[in-house]
Amino acid sequence: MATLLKELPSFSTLLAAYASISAMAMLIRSILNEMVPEKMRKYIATKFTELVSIHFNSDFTFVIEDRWKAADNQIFRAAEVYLPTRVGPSSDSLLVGSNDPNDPTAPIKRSIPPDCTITDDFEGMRLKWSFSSIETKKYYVPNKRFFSLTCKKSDREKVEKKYFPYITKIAQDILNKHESLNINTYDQECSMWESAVFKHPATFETLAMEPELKQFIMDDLDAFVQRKEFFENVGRAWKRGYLLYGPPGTGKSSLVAAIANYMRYDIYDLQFQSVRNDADLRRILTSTSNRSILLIEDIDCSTNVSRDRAKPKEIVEEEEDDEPGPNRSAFDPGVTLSGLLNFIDGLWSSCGNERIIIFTTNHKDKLDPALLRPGRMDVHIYMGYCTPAGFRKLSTTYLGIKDDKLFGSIDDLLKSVEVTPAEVAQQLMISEEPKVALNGLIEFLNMKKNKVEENEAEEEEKSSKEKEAKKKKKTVERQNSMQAAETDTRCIYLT
Ligand SMILES: Nc1ncnc2c1ncn2[C@@H]1O[C@H](COP(=O)(O)OP(=O)(O)OP(=O)(O)O)[C@@H](O)[C@H]1O
Repeated sequence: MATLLKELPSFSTLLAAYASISAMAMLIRSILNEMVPEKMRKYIATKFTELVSIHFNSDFTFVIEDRWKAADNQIFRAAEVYLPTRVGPSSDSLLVGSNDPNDPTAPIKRSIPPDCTITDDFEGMRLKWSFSSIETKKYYVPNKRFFSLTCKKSDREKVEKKYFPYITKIAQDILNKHESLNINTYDQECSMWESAVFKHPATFETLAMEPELKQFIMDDLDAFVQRKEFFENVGRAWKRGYLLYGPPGTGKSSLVAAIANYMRYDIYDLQFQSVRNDADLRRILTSTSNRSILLIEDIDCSTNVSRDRAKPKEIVEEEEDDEPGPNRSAFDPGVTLSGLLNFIDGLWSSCGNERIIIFTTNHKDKLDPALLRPGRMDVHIYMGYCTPAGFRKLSTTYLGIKDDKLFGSIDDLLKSVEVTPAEVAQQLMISEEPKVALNGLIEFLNMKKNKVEENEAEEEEKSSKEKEAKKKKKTVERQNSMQAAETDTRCIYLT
Protein backbone atom coordinates (compact mmCIF):
# COMPACT_ATOMS: atom_id res chain seq x y z
CA MET A 1 0.00 0.00 0.00
CA ALA A 2 2.81 2.35 1.02
CA THR A 3 4.61 1.63 -2.26
CA LEU A 4 1.40 2.31 -4.17
CA LEU A 5 0.98 5.71 -2.43
CA LYS A 6 4.58 6.55 -3.18
CA GLU A 7 3.97 5.90 -6.89
CA LEU A 8 1.02 8.38 -7.08
CA PRO A 9 1.94 11.82 -8.52
CA SER A 10 2.20 14.62 -5.99
CA PHE A 11 -0.38 17.45 -5.80
CA SER A 12 2.06 19.98 -7.31
CA THR A 13 2.67 17.60 -10.26
CA LEU A 14 -1.09 17.34 -10.86
CA LEU A 15 -1.45 21.13 -10.72
CA ALA A 16 1.38 21.55 -13.20
CA ALA A 17 -0.22 18.98 -15.53
CA TYR A 18 -3.61 20.75 -15.32
CA ALA A 19 -1.97 24.11 -16.10
CA SER A 20 -0.19 22.73 -19.16
CA ILE A 21 -3.40 21.00 -20.43
CA SER A 22 -5.35 24.27 -20.02
CA ALA A 23 -2.63 26.17 -21.83
CA MET A 24 -2.68 23.57 -24.59
CA ALA A 25 -6.52 23.79 -24.84
CA MET A 26 -6.36 27.57 -25.10
CA LEU A 27 -3.69 27.29 -27.73
CA ILE A 28 -5.79 24.79 -29.74
CA ARG A 29 -8.88 26.97 -29.35
CA SER A 30 -7.12 30.08 -30.63
CA ILE A 31 -5.61 28.07 -33.51
CA LEU A 32 -9.08 26.70 -34.34
CA ASN A 33 -10.59 30.17 -34.12
CA GLU A 34 -7.95 31.40 -36.53
CA MET A 35 -8.08 28.51 -38.96
CA VAL A 36 -11.61 27.00 -38.86
CA PRO A 37 -14.46 29.11 -40.27
CA GLU A 38 -17.22 30.14 -37.84
CA LYS A 39 -19.93 28.01 -39.53
CA MET A 40 -17.81 24.92 -39.23
CA ARG A 41 -17.06 25.70 -35.58
CA LYS A 42 -20.78 26.05 -34.82
CA TYR A 43 -21.51 22.74 -36.55
CA ILE A 44 -18.84 20.95 -34.55
CA ALA A 45 -20.17 22.54 -31.32
CA THR A 46 -23.76 21.40 -32.04
CA LYS A 47 -22.67 17.86 -32.82
CA PHE A 48 -20.61 17.79 -29.67
CA THR A 49 -23.58 19.04 -27.55
CA GLU A 50 -25.85 16.44 -29.18
CA LEU A 51 -23.38 13.71 -28.38
CA VAL A 52 -23.12 14.78 -24.76
CA SER A 53 -26.93 15.11 -24.35
CA ILE A 54 -27.47 11.66 -25.86
CA HIS A 55 -25.21 10.23 -23.18
CA PHE A 56 -26.32 12.28 -20.22
CA ASN A 57 -30.02 13.14 -20.86
CA SER A 58 -31.21 9.84 -22.19
CA ASP A 59 -35.06 9.97 -22.45
CA PHE A 60 -37.22 10.81 -25.42
CA THR A 61 -41.04 10.80 -25.47
CA PHE A 62 -43.35 10.21 -28.43
CA VAL A 63 -46.86 11.59 -27.96
CA ILE A 64 -49.47 9.70 -29.98
CA GLU A 65 -52.87 11.39 -30.02
CA ASP A 66 -56.07 9.63 -31.13
CA ARG A 67 -56.55 12.06 -34.04
CA TRP A 68 -54.01 13.11 -36.61
CA LYS A 69 -54.82 16.02 -38.91
CA ALA A 70 -58.61 15.58 -38.80
CA ALA A 71 -58.46 11.81 -39.21
CA ASP A 72 -58.04 8.85 -36.92
CA ASN A 73 -54.42 8.29 -35.95
CA GLN A 74 -53.53 4.81 -37.13
CA ILE A 75 -50.54 4.51 -34.76
CA PHE A 76 -52.90 5.25 -31.87
CA ARG A 77 -55.27 2.56 -33.11
CA ALA A 78 -52.43 0.09 -33.47
CA ALA A 79 -51.25 0.85 -29.93
CA GLU A 80 -54.81 0.42 -28.61
CA VAL A 81 -54.93 -3.09 -30.10
CA TYR A 82 -51.32 -4.08 -29.44
CA LEU A 83 -50.77 -2.88 -25.86
CA PRO A 84 -53.37 -5.08 -24.11
CA THR A 85 -51.27 -8.02 -25.33
CA ARG A 86 -48.21 -6.61 -23.52
CA VAL A 87 -49.76 -6.28 -20.08
CA GLY A 88 -47.33 -8.01 -17.75
CA PRO A 89 -46.54 -8.22 -14.04
CA SER A 90 -45.17 -4.66 -14.02
CA SER A 91 -48.52 -3.16 -15.10
CA ASP A 92 -50.73 -1.98 -12.29
CA SER A 93 -54.20 -1.91 -13.89
CA LEU A 94 -56.21 -3.11 -16.89
CA LEU A 95 -59.71 -2.45 -18.22
CA VAL A 96 -61.67 -5.64 -18.88
CA GLY A 97 -65.13 -6.28 -20.24
CA SER A 98 -67.34 -8.15 -22.63
CA ASN A 99 -69.98 -6.82 -24.99
CA ASP A 100 -71.36 -10.03 -26.43
CA PRO A 101 -74.90 -10.40 -25.06
CA ASN A 102 -75.33 -13.74 -26.85
CA ASP A 103 -72.38 -15.42 -25.22
CA PRO A 104 -71.69 -14.65 -21.53
CA THR A 105 -68.80 -17.12 -21.59
CA ALA A 106 -67.04 -15.31 -24.45
CA PRO A 107 -63.39 -14.42 -23.66
CA ILE A 108 -63.09 -11.06 -21.94
CA LYS A 109 -61.76 -8.09 -23.84
CA ARG A 110 -58.88 -6.01 -22.56
CA SER A 111 -58.25 -2.32 -22.83
CA ILE A 112 -55.79 0.15 -21.35
CA PRO A 113 -57.16 2.42 -18.59
CA PRO A 114 -55.99 6.03 -18.20
CA ASP A 115 -52.74 6.54 -16.28
CA CYS A 116 -51.77 2.90 -16.68
CA THR A 117 -48.11 2.23 -17.49
CA ILE A 118 -46.95 -0.66 -19.63
CA THR A 119 -43.38 -1.70 -20.33
CA ASP A 120 -42.45 -3.37 -23.59
CA ASP A 121 -39.14 -4.79 -24.78
CA PHE A 122 -38.17 -4.77 -28.43
CA GLU A 123 -34.79 -5.67 -29.94
CA GLY A 124 -32.90 -4.71 -26.80
CA MET A 125 -34.84 -1.47 -26.24
CA ARG A 126 -36.89 -0.85 -23.12
CA LEU A 127 -40.05 1.10 -23.98
CA LYS A 128 -42.46 2.66 -21.51
CA TRP A 129 -46.03 3.33 -22.54
CA SER A 130 -48.67 5.29 -20.67
CA PHE A 131 -52.20 6.27 -21.65
CA SER A 132 -53.98 9.53 -20.76
CA SER A 133 -57.36 11.05 -21.41
CA ILE A 134 -58.18 14.72 -20.81
CA GLU A 135 -61.44 16.63 -21.15
CA THR A 136 -61.45 19.25 -23.90
CA LYS A 137 -64.87 20.86 -23.24
CA LYS A 138 -65.45 20.92 -27.01
CA TYR A 139 -68.83 19.41 -27.86
CA TYR A 140 -67.52 17.64 -30.93
CA VAL A 141 -64.47 16.11 -29.20
CA PRO A 142 -65.28 15.80 -25.50
CA ASN A 143 -62.05 13.92 -24.73
CA LYS A 144 -58.54 13.99 -26.05
CA ARG A 145 -56.85 10.64 -25.65
CA PHE A 146 -53.17 9.99 -26.17
CA PHE A 147 -50.40 7.50 -25.53
CA SER A 148 -46.94 8.56 -24.41
CA LEU A 149 -44.07 6.31 -25.38
CA THR A 150 -40.76 6.92 -23.66
CA CYS A 151 -37.52 5.46 -24.93
CA LYS A 152 -33.82 6.28 -24.82
CA LYS A 153 -32.88 9.20 -27.06
CA SER A 154 -30.41 6.98 -28.84
CA ASP A 155 -33.29 4.56 -29.67
CA ARG A 156 -35.55 7.17 -31.19
CA GLU A 157 -34.75 6.38 -34.81
CA LYS A 158 -35.10 2.65 -34.24
CA VAL A 159 -38.51 3.16 -32.61
CA GLU A 160 -39.70 5.17 -35.61
CA LYS A 161 -38.27 2.89 -38.26
CA LYS A 162 -38.74 -0.53 -36.68
CA TYR A 163 -40.94 -0.50 -33.60
CA PHE A 164 -43.91 1.46 -34.97
CA PRO A 165 -44.15 -0.65 -38.16
CA TYR A 166 -43.86 -3.73 -35.94
CA ILE A 167 -46.78 -2.82 -33.66
CA THR A 168 -48.88 -1.76 -36.67
CA LYS A 169 -48.32 -5.15 -38.25
CA ILE A 170 -49.10 -7.05 -35.04
CA ALA A 171 -52.27 -4.98 -34.51
CA GLN A 172 -53.37 -5.69 -38.08
CA ASP A 173 -52.81 -9.42 -37.58
CA ILE A 174 -54.84 -9.33 -34.37
CA LEU A 175 -57.66 -7.45 -36.10
CA ASN A 176 -57.63 -9.85 -39.05
CA LYS A 177 -57.89 -12.80 -36.70
CA HIS A 178 -60.53 -11.44 -34.32
CA GLU A 179 -63.45 -13.80 -34.27
CA SER A 180 -66.36 -11.52 -33.61
CA LEU A 181 -67.35 -8.62 -35.80
CA ASN A 182 -68.59 -5.32 -34.46
CA ILE A 183 -71.43 -3.10 -35.47
CA ASN A 184 -70.89 0.54 -34.60
CA THR A 185 -73.62 3.11 -34.25
CA TYR A 186 -72.91 6.78 -33.82
CA ASP A 187 -73.72 8.25 -30.42
CA GLN A 188 -74.45 11.92 -31.00
CA GLU A 189 -74.32 12.80 -27.27
CA CYS A 190 -70.79 11.52 -26.79
CA SER A 191 -69.72 12.22 -30.40
CA MET A 192 -68.35 8.69 -30.59
CA TRP A 193 -69.04 5.43 -32.36
CA GLU A 194 -70.61 2.94 -29.96
CA SER A 195 -69.57 -0.61 -30.62
CA ALA A 196 -71.49 -3.86 -30.11
CA VAL A 197 -70.82 -7.44 -31.15
CA PHE A 198 -72.31 -8.22 -34.56
CA LYS A 199 -73.62 -11.74 -34.91
CA HIS A 200 -75.94 -12.05 -37.88
CA PRO A 201 -76.71 -15.46 -39.35
CA ALA A 202 -77.06 -14.17 -42.93
CA THR A 203 -74.45 -15.48 -45.34
CA PHE A 204 -74.33 -15.72 -49.12
CA GLU A 205 -75.32 -19.33 -48.61
CA THR A 206 -78.59 -18.44 -46.87
CA LEU A 207 -79.52 -15.50 -49.12
CA ALA A 208 -82.46 -16.03 -51.43
CA MET A 209 -81.17 -14.40 -54.60
CA GLU A 210 -80.51 -15.38 -58.16
CA PRO A 211 -77.34 -17.53 -58.02
CA GLU A 212 -75.67 -15.52 -60.82
CA LEU A 213 -76.18 -12.23 -58.97
CA LYS A 214 -74.87 -13.76 -55.77
CA GLN A 215 -71.77 -15.07 -57.56
CA PHE A 216 -71.26 -11.70 -59.23
CA ILE A 217 -71.25 -9.92 -55.86
CA MET A 218 -68.84 -12.40 -54.29
CA ASP A 219 -66.48 -12.15 -57.28
CA ASP A 220 -66.66 -8.37 -57.13
CA LEU A 221 -65.76 -8.39 -53.42
CA ASP A 222 -62.87 -10.81 -54.01
CA ALA A 223 -61.54 -8.65 -56.84
CA PHE A 224 -61.82 -5.55 -54.67
CA VAL A 225 -59.68 -7.07 -51.90
CA GLN A 226 -57.03 -8.26 -54.33
CA ARG A 227 -56.70 -4.99 -56.24
CA LYS A 228 -54.82 -2.82 -53.74
CA GLU A 229 -52.01 -2.20 -56.22
CA PHE A 230 -54.43 -1.48 -59.03
CA PHE A 231 -56.15 1.22 -56.99
CA GLU A 232 -52.77 2.75 -56.12
CA ASN A 233 -51.58 2.65 -59.73
CA VAL A 234 -54.65 4.36 -61.13
CA GLY A 235 -54.65 6.91 -58.31
CA ARG A 236 -58.02 5.95 -56.85
CA ALA A 237 -58.99 5.50 -53.23
CA TRP A 238 -59.24 1.81 -52.34
CA LYS A 239 -63.01 1.82 -51.90
CA ARG A 240 -66.07 0.17 -53.36
CA GLY A 241 -69.58 1.57 -53.30
CA TYR A 242 -72.75 -0.53 -53.51
CA LEU A 243 -76.27 0.78 -53.87
CA LEU A 244 -78.86 -1.79 -52.83
CA TYR A 245 -82.37 -0.94 -53.92
CA GLY A 246 -85.71 -2.67 -54.02
CA PRO A 247 -88.98 -3.04 -52.11
CA PRO A 248 -88.98 -3.55 -48.32
CA GLY A 249 -88.37 -7.12 -47.20
CA THR A 250 -86.33 -8.21 -50.21
CA GLY A 251 -83.13 -8.74 -48.22
CA LYS A 252 -81.10 -5.53 -48.48
CA SER A 253 -80.10 -5.59 -44.80
CA SER A 254 -79.52 -9.35 -45.01
CA LEU A 255 -77.16 -8.79 -47.94
CA VAL A 256 -75.21 -6.20 -45.93
CA ALA A 257 -74.85 -8.75 -43.12
CA ALA A 258 -73.77 -11.42 -45.61
CA ILE A 259 -71.12 -9.06 -47.05
CA ALA A 260 -69.82 -8.25 -43.54
CA ASN A 261 -69.61 -11.96 -42.67
CA TYR A 262 -67.96 -12.81 -45.98
CA MET A 263 -65.35 -10.05 -45.77
CA ARG A 264 -64.95 -10.16 -41.97
CA TYR A 265 -65.41 -6.38 -41.91
CA ASP A 266 -66.96 -4.38 -39.07
CA ILE A 267 -70.04 -2.31 -39.88
CA TYR A 268 -70.47 1.40 -39.21
CA ASP A 269 -74.20 2.02 -39.35
CA LEU A 270 -74.79 5.74 -39.80
CA GLN A 271 -78.15 7.38 -39.20
CA PHE A 272 -78.16 10.70 -40.97
CA GLN A 273 -80.44 12.15 -38.32
CA SER A 274 -77.55 12.02 -35.87
CA VAL A 275 -75.25 14.17 -38.01
CA ARG A 276 -75.28 17.89 -37.26
CA ASN A 277 -73.51 19.31 -40.28
CA ASP A 278 -70.90 18.59 -42.95
CA ALA A 279 -68.00 19.16 -40.57
CA ASP A 280 -69.56 16.69 -38.15
CA LEU A 281 -69.99 14.21 -41.01
CA ARG A 282 -66.32 14.47 -41.94
CA ARG A 283 -65.28 13.86 -38.35
CA ILE A 284 -67.62 10.90 -37.99
CA LEU A 285 -66.49 9.31 -41.22
CA THR A 286 -62.80 9.80 -40.63
CA SER A 287 -63.08 8.03 -37.29
CA THR A 288 -64.11 4.77 -38.92
CA SER A 289 -61.46 2.12 -39.30
CA ASN A 290 -60.02 0.47 -42.39
CA ARG A 291 -61.44 -2.85 -43.57
CA SER A 292 -64.96 -1.78 -42.71
CA ILE A 293 -68.40 -1.18 -44.19
CA LEU A 294 -70.02 2.21 -43.93
CA LEU A 295 -73.76 1.60 -44.11
CA ILE A 296 -76.30 4.33 -44.75
CA GLU A 297 -79.77 2.75 -44.82
CA ASP A 298 -82.86 4.27 -46.41
CA ILE A 299 -80.90 7.10 -47.97
CA ASP A 300 -84.10 8.33 -49.63
CA CYS A 301 -85.44 9.24 -46.18
CA SER A 302 -82.78 11.89 -45.65
CA THR A 303 -84.37 14.65 -47.69
CA ASN A 304 -81.35 16.97 -47.87
CA VAL A 305 -79.21 14.15 -49.10
CA SER A 306 -81.56 12.47 -51.49
CA ARG A 307 -83.32 15.49 -52.93
CA ASP A 308 -83.12 15.58 -56.67
CA ARG A 309 -81.02 18.61 -57.44
CA ALA A 310 -82.07 18.44 -61.06
CA LYS A 311 -85.60 19.48 -60.06
CA PRO A 312 -86.41 23.15 -59.43
CA LYS A 313 -86.68 23.96 -55.72
CA GLU A 314 -90.39 24.91 -55.93
CA ILE A 315 -91.30 21.55 -57.46
CA VAL A 316 -89.40 19.69 -54.80
CA GLU A 317 -91.08 21.70 -52.05
CA GLU A 318 -94.48 21.12 -53.64
CA GLU A 319 -93.80 17.38 -53.85
CA GLU A 320 -92.69 17.28 -50.25
CA ASP A 321 -95.80 19.13 -49.13
CA ASP A 322 -97.94 16.59 -50.94
CA GLU A 323 -96.05 13.73 -49.46
CA PRO A 324 -95.77 13.64 -45.72
CA GLY A 325 -94.28 10.61 -44.01
CA PRO A 326 -90.84 9.15 -44.14
CA ASN A 327 -89.73 11.39 -46.95
CA ARG A 328 -90.27 14.47 -44.86
CA SER A 329 -88.47 13.82 -41.64
CA ALA A 330 -89.07 15.92 -38.55
CA PHE A 331 -85.29 15.76 -38.02
CA ASP A 332 -84.16 16.98 -41.38
CA PRO A 333 -80.42 16.40 -41.12
CA GLY A 334 -78.08 19.30 -41.47
CA VAL A 335 -75.97 17.31 -43.90
CA THR A 336 -75.92 18.28 -47.51
CA LEU A 337 -75.54 16.06 -50.50
CA SER A 338 -72.33 17.82 -51.45
CA GLY A 339 -70.94 17.07 -47.98
CA LEU A 340 -71.64 13.40 -48.46
CA LEU A 341 -70.37 13.26 -52.02
CA ASN A 342 -67.21 15.13 -51.06
CA PHE A 343 -66.46 12.31 -48.74
CA ILE A 344 -67.40 9.52 -51.09
CA ASP A 345 -65.16 10.52 -53.94
CA GLY A 346 -63.65 13.82 -52.97
CA LEU A 347 -60.48 14.59 -51.10
CA TRP A 348 -61.70 12.98 -47.92
CA SER A 349 -62.01 9.66 -49.64
CA SER A 350 -58.24 9.25 -49.53
CA CYS A 351 -58.38 8.98 -45.71
CA GLY A 352 -58.38 5.25 -45.18
CA ASN A 353 -58.22 2.09 -47.16
CA GLU A 354 -60.19 -1.01 -47.96
CA ARG A 355 -63.56 0.57 -47.30
CA ILE A 356 -66.94 -0.51 -48.57
CA ILE A 357 -69.74 2.02 -48.66
CA ILE A 358 -73.29 0.71 -48.90
CA PHE A 359 -76.41 2.77 -49.42
CA THR A 360 -79.82 1.15 -49.29
CA THR A 361 -83.08 2.56 -50.56
CA ASN A 362 -86.61 1.46 -51.28
CA HIS A 363 -87.01 4.30 -53.79
CA LYS A 364 -84.11 4.60 -56.18
CA ASP A 365 -86.15 7.05 -58.27
CA LYS A 366 -86.16 9.52 -55.37
CA LEU A 367 -82.37 9.76 -55.15
CA ASP A 368 -80.40 12.66 -56.51
CA PRO A 369 -78.88 11.76 -59.91
CA ALA A 370 -75.55 13.05 -58.58
CA LEU A 371 -75.57 10.16 -56.13
CA LEU A 372 -76.23 7.67 -58.90
CA ARG A 373 -73.66 9.00 -61.35
CA PRO A 374 -71.35 6.24 -62.71
CA GLY A 375 -68.22 5.99 -60.63
CA ARG A 376 -69.92 7.11 -57.45
CA MET A 377 -71.68 3.95 -56.41
CA ASP A 378 -69.71 1.33 -58.30
CA VAL A 379 -72.37 -1.37 -58.28
CA HIS A 380 -76.15 -0.99 -58.26
CA ILE A 381 -77.89 -4.13 -57.03
CA TYR A 382 -81.61 -4.63 -57.39
CA MET A 383 -83.10 -6.80 -54.66
CA GLY A 384 -86.35 -8.00 -56.15
CA TYR A 385 -89.34 -10.16 -55.32
CA CYS A 386 -88.96 -13.84 -54.60
CA THR A 387 -88.15 -16.00 -57.62
CA PRO A 388 -88.40 -19.83 -57.85
CA ALA A 389 -84.61 -20.00 -57.27
CA GLY A 390 -84.95 -17.74 -54.23
CA PHE A 391 -87.78 -19.86 -52.89
CA ARG A 392 -85.66 -23.00 -53.18
CA LYS A 393 -82.94 -21.36 -51.11
CA LEU A 394 -85.47 -20.36 -48.44
CA SER A 395 -87.00 -23.83 -48.31
CA THR A 396 -83.53 -25.34 -47.85
CA THR A 397 -82.74 -22.88 -45.05
CA TYR A 398 -86.08 -22.93 -43.26
CA LEU A 399 -87.39 -26.46 -43.92
CA GLY A 400 -84.25 -28.33 -44.83
CA ILE A 401 -85.75 -29.63 -48.10
CA LYS A 402 -84.45 -29.10 -51.62
CA ASP A 403 -87.42 -30.52 -53.53
CA ASP A 404 -91.06 -31.48 -53.13
CA LYS A 405 -93.96 -32.16 -55.45
CA LEU A 406 -95.61 -28.92 -54.23
CA PHE A 407 -92.69 -26.91 -55.60
CA GLY A 408 -94.19 -26.89 -59.11
CA SER A 409 -97.37 -25.06 -58.06
CA ILE A 410 -95.38 -22.66 -55.88
CA ASP A 411 -93.10 -21.84 -58.87
CA ASP A 412 -96.16 -21.09 -61.03
CA LEU A 413 -97.65 -18.84 -58.38
CA LEU A 414 -94.35 -17.00 -57.83
CA LYS A 415 -94.27 -16.17 -61.55
CA SER A 416 -97.59 -14.35 -61.29
CA VAL A 417 -97.52 -12.87 -57.75
CA GLU A 418 -95.16 -10.24 -56.34
CA VAL A 419 -94.12 -11.58 -52.97
CA THR A 420 -91.02 -10.62 -50.98
CA PRO A 421 -88.56 -13.21 -49.61
CA ALA A 422 -89.46 -11.86 -46.14
CA GLU A 423 -93.11 -12.82 -46.69
CA VAL A 424 -92.15 -16.27 -48.00
CA ALA A 425 -89.79 -16.79 -45.05
CA GLN A 426 -92.56 -15.84 -42.65
CA GLN A 427 -94.89 -18.45 -44.17
CA LEU A 428 -92.20 -21.13 -44.05
CA MET A 429 -91.70 -20.49 -40.36
CA ILE A 430 -95.34 -21.30 -39.57
CA SER A 431 -94.61 -25.02 -39.18
CA GLU A 432 -91.57 -27.28 -38.98
CA GLU A 433 -93.55 -29.84 -40.95
CA PRO A 434 -92.65 -29.13 -44.63
CA LYS A 435 -96.05 -30.20 -46.04
CA VAL A 436 -97.94 -27.88 -43.65
CA ALA A 437 -95.59 -24.96 -44.31
CA LEU A 438 -95.67 -25.44 -48.11
CA ASN A 439 -99.47 -25.72 -48.20
CA GLY A 440 -99.67 -22.62 -45.99
CA LEU A 441 -97.44 -20.81 -48.48
CA ILE A 442 -99.60 -21.92 -51.43
CA GLU A 443 -102.70 -20.66 -49.63
CA PHE A 444 -100.98 -17.35 -48.90
CA LEU A 445 -99.82 -16.96 -52.53
CA ASN A 446 -103.31 -17.79 -53.84
CA MET A 447 -104.82 -15.25 -51.46
CA LYS A 448 -102.37 -12.63 -52.69
CA LYS A 449 -103.06 -13.56 -56.30
CA ASN A 450 -106.83 -13.29 -55.79
CA LYS A 451 -106.42 -9.95 -54.09
CA VAL A 452 -104.30 -8.66 -56.96
CA GLU A 453 -106.85 -9.92 -59.49
CA GLU A 454 -109.70 -8.34 -57.51
CA ASN A 455 -107.80 -5.06 -57.37
CA GLU A 456 -107.09 -5.22 -61.09
CA ALA A 457 -110.75 -5.91 -61.81
CA GLU A 458 -111.75 -3.04 -59.54
CA GLU A 459 -109.25 -0.76 -61.26
CA GLU A 460 -110.52 -1.82 -64.66
CA GLU A 461 -114.12 -1.25 -63.60
CA LYS A 462 -113.18 2.10 -62.12
CA SER A 463 -111.35 3.21 -65.22
CA SER A 464 -114.15 2.02 -67.55
CA LYS A 465 -116.67 3.87 -65.33
CA GLU A 466 -114.47 6.96 -65.51
CA LYS A 467 -114.25 6.58 -69.28
CA GLU A 468 -118.04 6.22 -69.49
CA ALA A 469 -118.54 9.27 -67.26
CA LYS A 470 -116.09 11.28 -69.38
CA LYS A 471 -117.90 10.20 -72.52
CA LYS A 472 -121.27 11.21 -71.05
CA LYS A 473 -119.85 14.53 -69.90
CA LYS A 474 -118.49 15.24 -73.37
CA THR A 475 -121.84 14.39 -74.98
CA VAL A 476 -123.66 16.70 -72.57
CA GLU A 477 -121.10 19.44 -73.20
CA ARG A 478 -121.44 19.01 -76.96
CA GLN A 479 -125.25 19.16 -76.72
CA ASN A 480 -125.07 22.26 -74.51
CA SER A 481 -122.69 24.00 -76.87
CA MET A 482 -124.89 23.14 -79.86
CA GLN A 483 -127.90 24.57 -78.06
CA ALA A 484 -125.94 27.67 -77.16
CA ALA A 485 -124.82 28.07 -80.75
CA GLU A 486 -128.39 27.74 -81.92
CA THR A 487 -129.52 30.42 -79.46
CA ASP A 488 -126.62 32.64 -80.50
CA THR A 489 -127.49 32.19 -84.15
CA ARG A 490 -131.07 33.00 -83.38
CA CYS A 491 -130.00 36.05 -81.51
CA ILE A 492 -127.81 37.22 -84.36
CA TYR A 493 -130.64 36.55 -86.78
CA LEU A 494 -133.07 38.53 -84.67
CA THR A 495 -130.80 41.54 -84.46
N1 LIG B 1 -83.27 -12.36 -50.04
C1 LIG B 1 -83.46 -12.87 -48.82
N2 LIG B 1 -82.87 -14.02 -48.47
C2 LIG B 1 -83.06 -14.55 -47.25
N3 LIG B 1 -83.86 -14.01 -46.33
C3 LIG B 1 -84.48 -12.87 -46.62
C4 LIG B 1 -84.32 -12.25 -47.89
N4 LIG B 1 -85.06 -11.13 -47.91
C5 LIG B 1 -85.66 -11.05 -46.73
N5 LIG B 1 -85.32 -12.08 -45.94
C6 LIG B 1 -85.83 -12.33 -44.58
O1 LIG B 1 -86.71 -11.26 -44.24
C7 LIG B 1 -86.24 -10.49 -43.15
C8 LIG B 1 -86.28 -9.00 -43.54
O2 LIG B 1 -85.36 -8.80 -44.59
P1 LIG B 1 -84.40 -7.54 -44.69
O3 LIG B 1 -84.50 -6.69 -43.46
O4 LIG B 1 -83.04 -8.00 -45.08
O5 LIG B 1 -85.08 -6.78 -45.90
P2 LIG B 1 -84.82 -5.29 -46.39
O6 LIG B 1 -84.92 -5.31 -47.87
O7 LIG B 1 -83.61 -4.76 -45.80
O8 LIG B 1 -86.09 -4.53 -45.79
P3 LIG B 1 -86.21 -2.97 -45.48
O9 LIG B 1 -86.12 -2.25 -46.78
O10 LIG B 1 -87.60 -2.86 -44.88
O11 LIG B 1 -85.14 -2.64 -44.53
C9 LIG B 1 -84.82 -10.95 -42.89
O12 LIG B 1 -84.58 -11.06 -41.52
C10 LIG B 1 -84.73 -12.29 -43.55
O13 LIG B 1 -85.01 -13.29 -42.62
